[in-house]
Amino acid sequence: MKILTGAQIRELDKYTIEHEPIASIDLMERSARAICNAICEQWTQSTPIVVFAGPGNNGGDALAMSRMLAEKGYVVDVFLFNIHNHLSEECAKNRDRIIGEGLVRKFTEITANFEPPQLTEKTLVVDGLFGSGLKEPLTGGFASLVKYINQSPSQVVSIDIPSGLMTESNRPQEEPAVVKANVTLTLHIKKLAMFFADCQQYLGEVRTLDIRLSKYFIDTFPSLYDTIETSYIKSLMLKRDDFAHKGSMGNALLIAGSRGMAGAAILASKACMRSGAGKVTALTPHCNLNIMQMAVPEAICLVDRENYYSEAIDTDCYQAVGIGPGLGKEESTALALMSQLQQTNCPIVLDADALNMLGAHGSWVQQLPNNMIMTPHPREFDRLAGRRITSDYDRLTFARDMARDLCAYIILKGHYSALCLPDGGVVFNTTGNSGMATAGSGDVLTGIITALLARGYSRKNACLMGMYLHGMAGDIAAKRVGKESLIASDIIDSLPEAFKNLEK
Ligand SMILES: NC(=O)C1=CN([C@@H]2O[C@H](COP(=O)(O)OP(=O)(O)OC[C@H]3O[C@@H](n4cnc5c(N)ncnc54)[C@H](O)[C@@H]3O)[C@@H](O)[C@H]2O)[C@H](O)CC1
Ligand SMILES: [K+]
Repeated sequence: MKILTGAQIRELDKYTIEHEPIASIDLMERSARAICNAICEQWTQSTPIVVFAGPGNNGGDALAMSRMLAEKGYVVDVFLFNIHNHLSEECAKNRDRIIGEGLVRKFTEITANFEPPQLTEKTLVVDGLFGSGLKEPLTGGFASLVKYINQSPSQVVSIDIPSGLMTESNRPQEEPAVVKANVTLTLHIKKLAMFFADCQQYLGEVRTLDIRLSKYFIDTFPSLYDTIETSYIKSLMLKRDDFAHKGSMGNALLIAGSRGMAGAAILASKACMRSGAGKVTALTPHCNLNIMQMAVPEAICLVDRENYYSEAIDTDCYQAVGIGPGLGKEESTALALMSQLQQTNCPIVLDADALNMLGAHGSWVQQLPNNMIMTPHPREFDRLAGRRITSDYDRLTFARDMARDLCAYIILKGHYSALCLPDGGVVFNTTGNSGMATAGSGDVLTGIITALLARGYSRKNACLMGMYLHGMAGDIAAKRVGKESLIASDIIDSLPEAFKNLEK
């Protein structure tokens, strides 16, 4: 599903209104009905409801929804904030309807001072102050109102997006004036901010309400941001013909491990085998040889004479190379890494210490060959970028720029991992869970992507499938062992089921 910016959503509204066609006020009725129904599903008529409506169409939604809840017997108090004596046309119409119908218990239009109502733990607050039309962070009276709502013991539902949150870029503020919702009922399509970790504290549970906006517009309108669809991943699956043999199923090389970090090499190698590679070779220090051979008997081991990766090797016989898990930070490892990158022609995945070493030698990043695949978590990315980045939106923007400038594939890992492509596009993964925030999870992803590259998937498809399978295996594992106990090996053990799900 595409992710549209606030401006594009307004385009989508207009297109729907013109081409369905449907009057704007009727589209608002449709939104309000969807919001009303979602609230009725979760809160009974005995719940006192206090609605805060703003001057735009977010407020218009809130007013129309209030009328509908009152018609269903809910006790609703509505506060409409008309500070600048200017309401959107649809908001004004819904104010007149509320006043005309007289069904809500209390309707107050605030043009100046505001006596806040008492908000108890029984009250449901509906936040219809601002939606996708917010232009800058809230200040003054609105910021005080948001603070009052957040300090109350009430449950909060935000319409479309928590008021105070912009649909894309939200930079950290001293005193953030953003509603903390228990539930966000977003209209038709998730906004970009809903994919960022630093906005999760405001969103609560996000539910997307279908308001039948133009599918044609969404399908055809160019968007920078997209999400991975299961159907698309299934369509990518390569078949294994009956005459397959290990030589034709891809030969993957993993350069991983150092003294005391054999586990990273084991996890990456096992994940690689479990993800369909015909052969896996692990280049690892001699001190890890016995451990590797016992832990991953399926993998061939090449041995580096030192306790760490110290020299580049010939990679002409491999179809993919994964470098980084547990590699360590020796200077000779860094030199071997750059030499390996210069002489390797097949697709390469760079992760963990490989990324940290590149970041530590800042100028090397610009010297990277094209088409590198990099899988940094946020802090590894900041080191690569050589700067402290304070917002997820800014980090994504830097990653998009780096992917374009280096002609690279950058997976910014997180709850919604984002693949930044050389053409500037971004694709968010939607599988996975917080149980995967555990040591070794990244090593597993490196092994999976390296295997998919060795199997012959393109760099873009190997990244998309790798993120998707890694997250899906994590979801399967979480169901089996729970999120708290989940360890990286559980993700590997769940890869067979994840692949089988794709083969259905
Ligand atoms: N397709 C859909 O998703 C539909 C969404 N609907 C609802 O419409 C709003 C967006 O409405 P819009 O009028 O564009 O913007 P807002 O209601 O968010 O507010 C605009 C209003 O607020 C003022 N304003 C902006 N920034 C600030 C600020 N920092 N401080 C104070 N005031 C501010 C601005 O001047 C305007 O007056 C969307 O979220 C949905 O809820 C439609 O109802 C149906 C289709
Ligand atoms: K809102």
